[in-house]
Amino acid sequence: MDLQRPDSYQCGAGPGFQEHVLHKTILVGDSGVGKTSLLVQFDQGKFIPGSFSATVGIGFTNKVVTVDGTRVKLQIWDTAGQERFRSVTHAYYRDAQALLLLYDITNKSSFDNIRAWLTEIHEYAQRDVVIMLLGNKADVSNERMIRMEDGETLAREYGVPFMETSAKTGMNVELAFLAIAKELKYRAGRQANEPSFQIRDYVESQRQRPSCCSFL
Ligand SMILES: Nc1nc2c(ncn2[C@@H]2O[C@H](COP(=O)(O)OP(=O)(O)OP(=O)(O)O)[C@@H](O)[C@H]2O)c(=O)[nH]1
Repeated sequence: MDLQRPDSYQCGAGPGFQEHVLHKTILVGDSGVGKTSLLVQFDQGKFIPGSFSATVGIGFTNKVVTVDGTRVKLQIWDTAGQERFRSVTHAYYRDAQALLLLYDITNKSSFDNIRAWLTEIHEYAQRDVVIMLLGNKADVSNERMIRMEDGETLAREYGVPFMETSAKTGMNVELAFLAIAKELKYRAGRQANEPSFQIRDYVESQRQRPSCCSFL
């Protein structure tokens, strides 16, 4: 397993926004919630159905997102959700600028574990890391165990943006990464007269709702 920081990695700190800087974003959450699938859908626009093959260790994909005419480079790390890899992935939290925390709406324990994930994030990540909570597999409405409003309530409690996603249909996948990129660009390059960007308001106004939950 290669635990070296890639050569192209640079810290995003510093005055003003620099287009060449890679912004480190990490996908975390229980094994099987769909982290790899979400990244594949975002990167390649496809979903590979079939047997589940758990991630071993950690890997990354570089992806450029255009935000208000500016290119934002995200370096997205896909971590293994299995407990035995936890000490390895903790080491990567420290210089992350954003964390996408996933649960599976059809798996109650993955939702119940979110508080423990947040405790770990607060312990190992930077204090100002951007966190977004995602309830994945929203397409599997007949096996839903977690109501959308429960995800919203938990997110509100921790003050983080929230949406449901589907790595299968692509629902809200691009939006999740775009919102992160917008927030990171805003933080790094804020001008004195620029209106403030509120990631939670942005996500709430832009997100699609699964058809089952449009009444929520
Ligand atoms: N229906 C549906 N299935 C999904 C979705 N996302 C992932 N899956 C399936 O869920 C299983 C686990 O997905 P992965 O992306 O491998 O999960 P992971 O979180 O990366 O798992 P680890 O690598 O062990 O941490 C696979 O069989 C996927 O095809 C989704 O949005 N909808």
